[in-house]
Amino acid sequence: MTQEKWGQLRKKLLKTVGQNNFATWIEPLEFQEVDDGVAVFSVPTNFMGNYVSQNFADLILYELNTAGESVQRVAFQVAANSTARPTAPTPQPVPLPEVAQPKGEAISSADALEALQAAPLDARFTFDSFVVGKPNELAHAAARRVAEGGPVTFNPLVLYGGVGLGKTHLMHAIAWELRSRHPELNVLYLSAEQFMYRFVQALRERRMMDFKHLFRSVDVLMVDDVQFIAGKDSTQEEFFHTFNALVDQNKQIIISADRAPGEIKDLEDRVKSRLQCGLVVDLHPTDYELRLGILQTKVQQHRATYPDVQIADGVLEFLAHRISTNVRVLEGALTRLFAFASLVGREIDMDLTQDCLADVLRASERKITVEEIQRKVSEYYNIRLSDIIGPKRLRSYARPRQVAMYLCKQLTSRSLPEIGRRFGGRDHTTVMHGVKRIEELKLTDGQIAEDVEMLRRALEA
Ligand SMILES: Nc1ncnc2c1ncn2[C@@H]1O[C@H](COP(=O)(O)OP(=O)(O)OP(=O)(O)O)[C@@H](O)[C@H]1O
Repeated sequence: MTQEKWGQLRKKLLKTVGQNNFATWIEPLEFQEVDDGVAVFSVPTNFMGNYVSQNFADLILYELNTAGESVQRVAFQVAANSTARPTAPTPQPVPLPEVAQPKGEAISSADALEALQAAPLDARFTFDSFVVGKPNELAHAAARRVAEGGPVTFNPLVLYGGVGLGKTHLMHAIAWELRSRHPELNVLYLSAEQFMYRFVQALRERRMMDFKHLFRSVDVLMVDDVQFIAGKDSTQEEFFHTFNALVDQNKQIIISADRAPGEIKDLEDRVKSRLQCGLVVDLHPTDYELRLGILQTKVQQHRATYPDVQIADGVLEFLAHRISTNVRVLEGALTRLFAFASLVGREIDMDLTQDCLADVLRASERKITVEEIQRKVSEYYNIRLSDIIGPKRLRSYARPRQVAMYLCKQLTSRSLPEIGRRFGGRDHTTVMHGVKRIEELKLTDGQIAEDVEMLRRALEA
């Protein structure tokens, strides 16, 4: 095949895969030769070769054959003279007007310096102080595995979950463990915000080479709260290249986010797909047992500061039941109770708790989540959670799914599109139809009316 023919094929591929995919994956491919039925392309990096091979090889093969080439296979080889990332623009002083103010990314030098100093690890956030329960056991196990520092098995590890569920705690715990087990490893932990600050500062000071060198020479890169870079185009671009370069060198990357990568709005698709390449695990909302376990552990810690403060039976159980929003609030409540009880020289009993925490208790009146509803409904109808969320249309799954959607609409403040997303990415019209159907059935089918009522009670208990 000639280069010219490959040029024509590329135009066809552009139409099929779209501009973004094309620019990222197809454009950098260089056609080398067809040898014994194998079309060989050179790629800038291994990572890219693997990705293209998994996602676009069939398409390329099809187009080659449609164009009259007799090719059985396509192969991707890393170009011999390739550096870590030749597809990216070579490090250079980028023209100031364009880079000095990437959209929403401009900061003052003072901010940048402050941020640079602010990446210490919290001494309290270790594996020892992390309480493991059902909602976080998988995330904990994955974090432990990565913290062993053995051969890289999943890359990146992405930990995600709602506010205050322990993402940062786990990230710090991994970093502590890696630093103590493998002091020789260069472990860099920072928030996505700090990544952006460093990047913008490097641009301003025309020190991109230093920046690239710094980030490409780490052994483990840990970026907390990656959702922060969403919508910040230049930072995402740099993050993307940093990511590729490190994965290519088989260096471990660990990321945290407040939601699943696919759900982070304004995060470029290519960044999302990178994040989804490794192991993505979520920290589920805490359950009662986990909250109680955390409270018991924290009580032990407070005892060191307040040895005289006593805590009455039932108080921890009450708190675990009533404060289900997030662990940070739970911790804050306990700290306040200990401080207050010590000041007034009283035991922490129910009266003191109600008085001292009136505002917290009011604010955290139980909020029912979509996940809770899905779980309860699947238990009630004795089907798997995945069948409620998944695509199966059988009546035995579809009806419970509609019941769950109905309850989500009634008991949460989620919008129809949001509910649809949490039911396997369904459209809001599907949710609307489900809700209507259950409203009708409640009037005509006693069994459904009873099911809905039982579930509502169980959820509100
Ligand atoms: N399983 C747990 N065991 C012990 N402490 C926990 C656990 N989960 C969370 N915490 C504590 O709750 C507090 C909040 O946790 P952390 O800062 O890690 O949350 P986060 O998920 O990073 O939240 P954010 O989304 O706000 O960044 C911390 O003090 C942490 O130690």
